[in-house]
Amino acid sequence: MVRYTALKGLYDLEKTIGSGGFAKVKLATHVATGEKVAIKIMEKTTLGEDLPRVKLEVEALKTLLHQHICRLYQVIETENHYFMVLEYCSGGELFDHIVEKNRLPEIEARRFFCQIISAVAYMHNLGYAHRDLKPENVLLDKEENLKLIDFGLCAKPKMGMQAHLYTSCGSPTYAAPELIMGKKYLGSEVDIWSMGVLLYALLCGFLPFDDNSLENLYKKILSGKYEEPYWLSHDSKALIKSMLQVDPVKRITIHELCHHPWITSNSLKPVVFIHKTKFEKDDEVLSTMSAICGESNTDIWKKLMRSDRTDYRTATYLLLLDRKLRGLSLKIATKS
Ligand SMILES: COc1cc(O)cc(Nc2ccc(C(=O)Nc3ccc4c(c3)C[NH2+]CC4)cc2)c1
Repeated sequence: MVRYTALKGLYDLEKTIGSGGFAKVKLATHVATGEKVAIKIMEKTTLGEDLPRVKLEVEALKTLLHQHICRLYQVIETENHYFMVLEYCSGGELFDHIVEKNRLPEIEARRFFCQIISAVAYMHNLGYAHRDLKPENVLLDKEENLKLIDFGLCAKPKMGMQAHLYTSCGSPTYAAPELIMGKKYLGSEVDIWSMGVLLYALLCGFLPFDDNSLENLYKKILSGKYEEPYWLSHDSKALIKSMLQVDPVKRITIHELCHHPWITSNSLKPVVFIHKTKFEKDDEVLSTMSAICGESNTDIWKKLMRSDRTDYRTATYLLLLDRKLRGLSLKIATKS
């Protein structure tokens, strides 16, 4: 097991739970609380021109505080590495969950899809587009709630969500026609297309546009034609059709999506916008921390508010807060 001195005493590394591209993700234990976390480890030399994306993603994640967006607890930078300490989503990838069940019943697909809409509506509301929405980037926690991950391609156009983007990114299978055509596009509109592909995968168990040859895949995406299996309900077909519109102007908006009949059926309330971007002060958590570090609740909170929100104190506070929100007792490992 490779030892990283930067993590010594803070995190105990365990097995690798994900790898790909320029990063690997390892399971770890946050020493002070004993909580499990996922640590995304990136070597700076391997990152190359992707280095700015790490900083972009960290800045985005410091703002994006939402129950369906994987939480960033801490960032550790050394001469050769970046370590992003992230929420451990013990249910693994949504992709594996769909494969395991072949396809999801409409009720379960709706529950998952409402959580994705809630997270994406929140992001768009704050001016962020994800741009790489796909089942592999949606994880499950132990209560089978969804968590969006991998914001390495997310964009926050300086002129807001109405400003056009040009960078071609993300996986072609889930990419909108305007993106693969290299046209200027709106981040919000390409996210809606990818969510349409995601919803189709949830309900059908396979992809609307798929082909081993990239050229044929592009032709299928640009045609906007896909199979409608017999088991799809009328409302599901209508919803998917409204998201997989080749012309982005005709595509459903995130706001219309929140109120779509398929979403609100079975008396499900429209998806609500969460505006939280600030930590809430929790004195029980602060008291648990002060019992160990000897500082007062006020001093700990002041240091938290003055910090850049990516230090060990922030990680400890957030992990204890998550424990409390899950109804678990608050504990800190005493120095053994
Ligand atoms: C904001 O969240 C991010 C951002 C980012 O750039 C990368 C990640 N990557 C993660 C990847 C995986 C996990 C994770 O918890 N994976 C996981 C957990 C449990 C299991 C598996 C994977 C797979 N086998 C079943 C059990 C967490 C973050 C997040």
